[in-house]
Amino acid sequence: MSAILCLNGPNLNLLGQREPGIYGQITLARIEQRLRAAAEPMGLDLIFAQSNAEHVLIDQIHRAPTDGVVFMIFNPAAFTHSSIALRDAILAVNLPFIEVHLSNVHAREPFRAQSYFSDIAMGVISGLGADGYELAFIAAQNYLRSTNTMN
Ligand SMILES: O=C(O)[C@@H]1C=C(O)[C@@H](O)[C@H](O)C1
Repeated sequence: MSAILCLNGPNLNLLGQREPGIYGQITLARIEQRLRAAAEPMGLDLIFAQSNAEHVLIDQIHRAPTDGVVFMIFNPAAFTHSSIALRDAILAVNLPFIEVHLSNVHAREPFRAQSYFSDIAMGVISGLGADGYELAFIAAQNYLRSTNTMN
């Protein structure tokens, strides 16, 4: 069964309590629940992961081909603005992905507008909160259908 990987970077484990005025009050566990509910009727497996460690995220991306992952929804969090290593991991496994940010990174500190991922992403969703994950999931489904990648 084809899988979609939803991968989340540092501090997103604190969603719901972390700066709710910026990141909202929804927890990462609730976002996962909503994506699993969307994936189930599609016959898609969902791998949902979060780590505060760059190498753990890299290893998860390296495993994508072995795990049957055909698309990634990726919130690199603060690594968005710093991690060439994560960029290279995605390029190494040639994994299509959508970059997601809960906040509007272009309406915040200037450094948050810099992304090491946007130019290699299928698209970027930023500022729509948790809805951004579900919108990315819809786009992923359409991409997989259009490329006949869904088993
Ligand atoms: O909005 C988000 O999801 C991103 C999440 C973070 O943790 C920040 O470091 C990014 O700058 C923005």
